[in-house]
Amino acid sequence: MTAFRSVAVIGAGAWGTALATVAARAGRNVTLWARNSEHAARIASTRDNPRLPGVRLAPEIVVTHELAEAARADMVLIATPAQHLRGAVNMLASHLTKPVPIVACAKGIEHGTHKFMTDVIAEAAPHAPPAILSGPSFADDVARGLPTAVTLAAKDEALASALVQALGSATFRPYHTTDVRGVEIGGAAKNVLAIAVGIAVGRKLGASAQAALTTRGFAELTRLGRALGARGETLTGLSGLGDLILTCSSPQSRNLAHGLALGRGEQPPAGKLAEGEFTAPVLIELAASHNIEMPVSEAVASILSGRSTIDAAISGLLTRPFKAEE
Ligand SMILES: NC(=O)C1=CN([C@@H]2O[C@H](COP(=O)(O)OP(=O)(O)OC[C@H]3O[C@@H](n4cnc5c(N)ncnc54)[C@H](OP(=O)(O)O)[C@@H]3O)[C@@H](O)[C@H]2O)C=CC1
Ligand SMILES: O=C(CO)COP(=O)(O)O
Repeated sequence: MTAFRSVAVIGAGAWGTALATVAARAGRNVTLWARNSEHAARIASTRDNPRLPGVRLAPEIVVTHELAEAARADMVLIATPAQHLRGAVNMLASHLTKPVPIVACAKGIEHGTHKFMTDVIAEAAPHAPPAILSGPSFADDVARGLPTAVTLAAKDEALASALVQALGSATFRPYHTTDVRGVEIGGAAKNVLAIAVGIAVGRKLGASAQAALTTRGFAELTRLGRALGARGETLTGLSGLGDLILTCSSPQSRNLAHGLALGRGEQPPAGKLAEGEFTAPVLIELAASHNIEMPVSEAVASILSGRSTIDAAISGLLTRPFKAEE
């Protein structure tokens, strides 16, 4: 497997900026691509991104709006929101001159197609081997160099391992796996479940309810994962249980914060991406198409769509028939 000397990061939001920092720390030559030319020029000159305030971008990171420049890298990380990943890879594909690996760093499932991120990449850039990076990692923690461990999956184990070597450092520790689907399911579902937990916290249902919802949330994530062929160790690993614990317990999470505001009867924070809001409807469609029960996720989807009030959704969950724990 060739060494990856250069890395391009597509999407200069909080996560893209943190990942550019990670790749620079690992010794790669890094290009960070922003879709907006003024945004790119401003980050390039100030070395500061308002989407990740307080983090100083290393001088060696090149910030650009030129996609052709980014497309020359040996590997590409896509850090746009999940619903924009296809558009970003479509644009990138026309500039690629070699079959470089494309790593999805977004957490979600595509609306309409029910496709996971690596499937979208495979369609939009058929010659580029897809991979996925996911796990418990807040952009702010990662950019500040606080210790983080994540999972990086590709179907080809040698590729997954080489990508880990290219990005890993003492404080950013990726573990490799070939269970691509398992990693994708954990990252997508945990955001929806964190909204549920946020709602419960906002409604002051107590710490016991928070633990119960997180655990029953994990049970439904696992049910879907098993049905789609995910491995048990992935679901209980960093990208599954690990990320669920982080997101369902920390107010730093935008998904938890989104639910918290809803639970309190307030407007969710403006301008903050909460992927669970977009994943909820497609997650329950996907689950239904496989006859998998996901009652917590269904409650979140029905609240977000206005089909149910919060109180009715909570009451619906609390009056479900008693059953064996599985
Ligand atoms: N923040 C975090 O801690 C983590 C986030 N993630 C995941 O990373 C993904 C991105 O999140 P995050 O960076 O936090 O979100 P942000 O809202 O901070 O940034 C999203 C970025 O994507 C850009 N963007 C939007 N649409 C497109 C497009 N069509 N083409 C190119 N760029 C586009 C935006 O550009 P513009 O600035 O011009 O609007 C913005 O810079 C999400 O799926 C999230 O779940 C994963 C792990 C951690
Ligand atoms: O994915 C994340 C942590 O692993 C970021 O979570 P939020 O998008 O909820 O902030």
